[in-house]
Amino acid sequence: MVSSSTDMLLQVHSWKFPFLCDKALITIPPTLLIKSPSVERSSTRALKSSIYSQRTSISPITSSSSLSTNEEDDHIPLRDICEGCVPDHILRRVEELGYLMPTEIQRQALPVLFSGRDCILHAQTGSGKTLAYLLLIFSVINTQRSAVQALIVVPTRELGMQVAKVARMLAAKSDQPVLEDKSCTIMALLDGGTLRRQKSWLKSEPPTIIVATLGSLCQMLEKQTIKLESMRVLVIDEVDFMFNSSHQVSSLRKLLISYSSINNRQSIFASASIPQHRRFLYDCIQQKWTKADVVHIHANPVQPMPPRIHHRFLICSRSERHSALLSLLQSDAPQSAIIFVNLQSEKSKKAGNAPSTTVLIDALKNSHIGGHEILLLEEKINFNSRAASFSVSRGVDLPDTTHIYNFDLPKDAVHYLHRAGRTGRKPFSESECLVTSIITSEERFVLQRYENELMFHCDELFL
Ligand SMILES: Nc1ncnc2c1ncn2[C@@H]1O[C@H](COP(=O)(O)OP(=O)(O)OP(=O)(O)O)[C@@H](O)[C@H]1O
Repeated sequence: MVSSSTDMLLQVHSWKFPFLCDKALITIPPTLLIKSPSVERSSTRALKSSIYSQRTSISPITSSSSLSTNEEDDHIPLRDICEGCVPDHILRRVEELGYLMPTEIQRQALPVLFSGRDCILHAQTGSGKTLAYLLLIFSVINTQRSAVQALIVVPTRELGMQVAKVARMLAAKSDQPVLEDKSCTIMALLDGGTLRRQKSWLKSEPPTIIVATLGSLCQMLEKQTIKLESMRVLVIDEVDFMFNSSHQVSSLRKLLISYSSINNRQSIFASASIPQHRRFLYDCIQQKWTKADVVHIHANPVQPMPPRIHHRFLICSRSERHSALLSLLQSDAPQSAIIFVNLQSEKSKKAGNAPSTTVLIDALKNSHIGGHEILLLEEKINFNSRAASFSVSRGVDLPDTTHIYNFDLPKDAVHYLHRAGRTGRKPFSESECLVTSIITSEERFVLQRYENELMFHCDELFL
């Protein structure tokens, strides 16, 4: 099955073998690889904040990689960190969803977030940044108030749907009764769909939390359908991408300096990659995007790549790549895999070549590992190619993905990091995940550069 719908991307959560490309998503259902044997509040807040400031001394601009130095802190459950700040019914949901111990970034960031300081959350892909900022949001919102109190800005529809889903899961009714008489409402205001329903919703009663892409948000702000004066928390997710996107940056800057006085608002930026983070921190303060005592929380700064991910490369000529990939799929028999394919170049299009994704799908269909259904996701509507290539390589959370294949080498180290980060997304799992790049001998030095930049090691693989 071949589809050009962006929504298909999210359907893969229930599929077993998703294959993603920079512009495409190919999904192979279980029949193919299942044979593999390898598949088997208030006063407490003030107290916490004062404990936090005694434990750590942070100068306004300085980043910190290990805010909490006490070894005992490693064993403090998530509930203990959040108790007194996050409402109990949300904490019950957190536990029901299986989040018992904090991840490293959560352990370091939550006390700072609960203390009211602006934060830059800088941590490995799949390290749980989303839950960290959502817990802060649930700690500050007042569901009795009818106003937008938190805004999460994301670069793409897919990421927005995912964040809104997690927020709704946390806000959903727990198995035990909740005393609150009004529940938290969460609106997803995302590009690529019609906003009619959201408009009438906004007119009747503002939601408590909005998850939005900038385009849709700006439309609503221009029409004055949304009011952000009561916003207590502003989150910008994948912040480096947002600032690098020329068509978004001016709206983003405007948003950061308008709507609700900065002193009443907590601003959070999150990403696994913040190139030149010291410069960014400086800009945050100079431009008044954050308060002057913003904290840069950098978890595992010497290991930007999650440690569970094992990296390999296979050298072959370009004409051998299809057979190399098929051999890899057969020998690895992945439980769930993603294949990244670069967008077709203009030159190749002009030469009348078929897109690489089409050629790859045909090769998979005709292979001895055939007999499977293949889903291709292409995003053509309302998205420029950069956004399209971004949307599958960043933010998407498919926790069961065990293998990543770079059919084409990504164009830089940051893209490598975010592609690799689509696997190894179960924080406390010990199972190893694999990223394999199929490269030509000329590309070896490019991969070596990524290894140096991201401080990881890649083993050569021979078929
Ligand atoms: N405390 C926790 N315990 C167990 N699992 C967790 C915990 N926190 C988050 N997770 C899970 O870890 C996975 C990754 O989390 P999340 O998507 O927040 O990562 P991220 O840091 O935002 O990644 P990226 O930078 O790639 O967007 C999710 O599947 C989430 O459910």
